[in-house]
Amino acid sequence: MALRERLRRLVQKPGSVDLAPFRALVEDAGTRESRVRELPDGELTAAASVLREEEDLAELCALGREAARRTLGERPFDVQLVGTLALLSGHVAEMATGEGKTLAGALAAAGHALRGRRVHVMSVNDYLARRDAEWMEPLYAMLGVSVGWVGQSSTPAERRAAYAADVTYAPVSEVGFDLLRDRLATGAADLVLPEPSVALVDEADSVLVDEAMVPLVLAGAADLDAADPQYADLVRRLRPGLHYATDDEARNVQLTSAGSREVERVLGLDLYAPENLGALTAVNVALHAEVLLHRDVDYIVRDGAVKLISESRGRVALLQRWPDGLQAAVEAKEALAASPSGEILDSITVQELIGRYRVRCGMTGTAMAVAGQLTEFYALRIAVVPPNRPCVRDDRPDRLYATAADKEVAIVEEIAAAHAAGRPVLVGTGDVAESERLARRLARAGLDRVVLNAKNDAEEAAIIAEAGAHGAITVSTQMAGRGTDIRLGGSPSAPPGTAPAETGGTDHDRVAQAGGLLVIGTGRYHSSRLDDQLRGRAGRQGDPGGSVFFTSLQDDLVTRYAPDEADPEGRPRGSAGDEGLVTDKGAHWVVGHAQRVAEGVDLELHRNTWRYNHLIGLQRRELLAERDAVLNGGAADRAMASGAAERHAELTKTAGAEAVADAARQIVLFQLDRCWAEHLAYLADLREGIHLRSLGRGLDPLIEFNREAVPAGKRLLGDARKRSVASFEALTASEDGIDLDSAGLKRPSATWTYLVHDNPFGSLDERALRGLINVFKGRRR
Ligand SMILES: Nc1ncnc2c1ncn2[C@@H]1O[C@H](COP(=O)(O)OP(=O)(O)OP(=O)(O)O)[C@@H](O)[C@H]1O
Repeated sequence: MALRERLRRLVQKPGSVDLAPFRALVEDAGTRESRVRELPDGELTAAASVLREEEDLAELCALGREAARRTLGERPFDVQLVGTLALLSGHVAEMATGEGKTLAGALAAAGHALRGRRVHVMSVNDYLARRDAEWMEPLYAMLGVSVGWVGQSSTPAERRAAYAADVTYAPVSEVGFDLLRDRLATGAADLVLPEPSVALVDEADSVLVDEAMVPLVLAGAADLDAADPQYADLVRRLRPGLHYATDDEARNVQLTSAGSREVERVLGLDLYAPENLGALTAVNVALHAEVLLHRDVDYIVRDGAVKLISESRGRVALLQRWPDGLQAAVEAKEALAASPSGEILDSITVQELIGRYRVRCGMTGTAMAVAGQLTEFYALRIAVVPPNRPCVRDDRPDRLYATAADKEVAIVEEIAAAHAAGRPVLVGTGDVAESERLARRLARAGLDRVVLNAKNDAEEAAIIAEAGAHGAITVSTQMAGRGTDIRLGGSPSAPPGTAPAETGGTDHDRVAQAGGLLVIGTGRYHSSRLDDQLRGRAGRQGDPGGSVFFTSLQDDLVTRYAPDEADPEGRPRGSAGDEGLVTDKGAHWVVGHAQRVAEGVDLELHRNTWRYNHLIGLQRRELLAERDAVLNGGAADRAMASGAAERHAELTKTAGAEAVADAARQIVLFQLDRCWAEHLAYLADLREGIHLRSLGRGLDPLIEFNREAVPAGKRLLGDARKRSVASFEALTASEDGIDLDSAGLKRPSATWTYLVHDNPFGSLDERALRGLINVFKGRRR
């Protein structure tokens, strides 16, 4: 055993799971193949149902393989079954692009379901959730497992039905929103999401690491106060440089000491005293609105209202508002009437959401690079599944240029050369603006190209599937067309699942001979994993293919994360050739160094956000336990009977015990939800203010935050109870029943959900961290 373990360590990546037991099971499954092939369909289904009673993983693999062969025309490769077994053991399966994760995942989901667990297969978008569920449906049916899917536009009834299936495919955000809405349900019959059991996460690294801290928010219309115009007036009179300073990227602004003194003079208060938290936050938000948000760049004013322009999409974003009171501050700046404002009713991060599942597993092409984080945050380990056929992709070293201009010229030349040879090219850019710039250059060079930018998932998937066609040039952001297979020679005419997969064909061979798909990155991303994801688009299933990244010392990554090494003058560093190509090894190191710094910052942000959310999560859990006792039991009625005994007796006499119990439940739920929404708003303000206060005084912001947030949380349930008793006392009743309006229960007239992706200043933590970096810099100087 010890020897085997030592050997394993020699051949497998450190920190990864031992695949030997899985391989043994797959071998066993192989011996059963001929027997299983003889089974008529009905008997195969019956054999699968036996697995509900007794666990037999080799049998599951054998039956699953046969079911896939019959229903999808695809016989899972051994390595796919290894992936399936890893997922069944609660690991993350690292499988390269095009290795068939959808099928491996479906077999694992079916295996979990046959063990009696309810499985949520979490996708990154609606399109993939639906596509995969529909594609795999016949396979599930043959194994006797029911499947459903949820998308953004699914109705509550459709959602309930989909979640009632053994296996449900849904975008992770939709599951989160359903959970948030359920948490505000006022009747048990309104709930849609059953207790979670297994989360099988597709694109596990993106979801569990990159997006882990993105809050999913449920908001409701609320009559909150408009921003006080005095703050807009006040900050307008402040002088840049003297009273406030912006950072290099103009993404953060802070009062200087002179600025603080000026604000304190005008307002006549100590800005950093705890009781003036509200004023400090208001000044800070007004300053952001005044200095960092520019009319006609970040927003436009149309029909007397502020409309956001989404930077990434370059168009007016509908139904989006800025968080943290910014919307109101911008309205005050523009002297507009305040629009009806929203209030956050509840929110959850992806990490908390996934943390609720008893079993977690996932699949992705790039997991090992975040092995540490998957273990730290989710106790997950990684099974590195080898490819079915060895990868022969030619990954060339980066081409580094002194200036961005030289780089862009070189990229166009490289594309033109590959295109002339008939080789398809997929170009991955950093953002939409860059895609469009490159597209214009290509057009000027007379090159036909398709540009994708993550606006419509379904359409993009169809287009990117053609990126492997002879001579095709496709320009795409990192996000576009995720989860889509790029076949050499273009896609087969039928979409996946509708006909047996067909590989080969003359065009496939022609493109393969030309060298296969060439992937070009127009710059390194802020994490090497994203680079690898882009590279992975080429060379699928042993196809020929290649990749190369073009970088420059003026790239955003370098100027942001290794500013001392960047060269704003664009002078060639080391031995730069005629066209600005840099060959100096030290200069190449700079780009990798900047990327490592960026990865470190991301990790610190993740940890930091997690620390804050941890306490909020504990408080929420306590509140939800109380809410549950009210929703599904008689806790509210008992509380009112003891807290407002006289009124309780009177009302019971007039309206009957059942009506009183119902009214008590509605009141207590309402007050619990109100107190929670107010608590969240308080915590958000507190956090904003604490950072500023602590930075000024050299305190640890997290400790300061907890010092105030803990007692506030302790008061929560008591406050809700007191308010409930007061509402209950105010109830009036007649023979027609109890008039709930008399208790002043006004729930939001509408609710909506959103992801906090579009905060123009980055998340609160990002701002805080940047603030810290600035403070350190200031001290060093
Ligand atoms: N065992 C198999 N035999 C033949 N074709 C297969 C098999 N498994 C999967 N495929 C095909 O391989 C292609 C890639 O599958 P899939 O999209 O699931 O890959 P993936 O690993 O999810 O890749 P990506 O990283 O792009 O999401 C699909 O067209 C699928 O039909």
